[in-house]
Amino acid sequence: MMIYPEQVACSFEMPPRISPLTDACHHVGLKTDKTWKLEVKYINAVKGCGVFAIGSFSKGDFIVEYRGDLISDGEAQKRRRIYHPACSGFLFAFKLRGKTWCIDASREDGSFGRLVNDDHRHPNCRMKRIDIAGSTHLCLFALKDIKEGEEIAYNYGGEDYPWRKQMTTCEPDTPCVSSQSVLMSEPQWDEAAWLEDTGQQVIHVHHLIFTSSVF
Ligand SMILES: C[S@@+](CC[C@H](N)C(=O)[O-])C[C@H]1O[C@@H](n2cnc3c(N)ncnc32)[C@H](O)[C@@H]1O
Repeated sequence: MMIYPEQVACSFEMPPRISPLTDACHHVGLKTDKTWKLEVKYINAVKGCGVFAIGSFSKGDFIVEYRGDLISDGEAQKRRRIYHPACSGFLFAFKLRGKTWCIDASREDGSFGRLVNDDHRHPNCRMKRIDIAGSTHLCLFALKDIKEGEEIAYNYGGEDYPWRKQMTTCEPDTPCVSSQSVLMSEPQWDEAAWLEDTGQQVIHVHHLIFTSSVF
């Protein structure tokens, strides 16, 4: 078969950038993470593990789903009473049409989203709610370009997380000196504040037909 030079050149063309929402729906649907672009690493005794970029991301990119069970506030409170405090840290509460809901990601299912840490000062991601054919999912999207090696982090919201008040001298993979012990509390996501912040954070996808863009 004859291969013409222009055909060869064509095969090296960059594919068009997939829309972040299409990308998110793809991973939500298949329950997959971007294992070729993200890795989980142990950081230190205070933070535990975190998720790091092993490839670069562009502003707006879908990063990872905060995968877990969607439960009512009542069920979340029940679980909070019986869970070990370390597990309560995986209950992510959010408001939806005036009602509180929760994604419970306490089950160690190997997914990456549950291991993303808080950074309220310089987050590189933000959480958005995506409704796909009537089911609600929480996904992280890049707030800025993210370089290889950077820790993925978002603002958990709220103000009183113990680690934010701590004076620590922690460096990755070094022993850590902490001024107080870590208490666990669940992240809160305030829908109203979020809407104020971005003007567009809730994305409805009906039967996988996308009705709005992410940014
Ligand atoms: C959703 S989990 C994140 C994954 C967690 N680092 C782990 O290894 O399991 C939330 C918990 O991580 C810890 N965490 C999150 N962000 C932190 C931060 N900036 N500094 C210290 N600990 C943090 C807190 O213990 C919190 O309850």
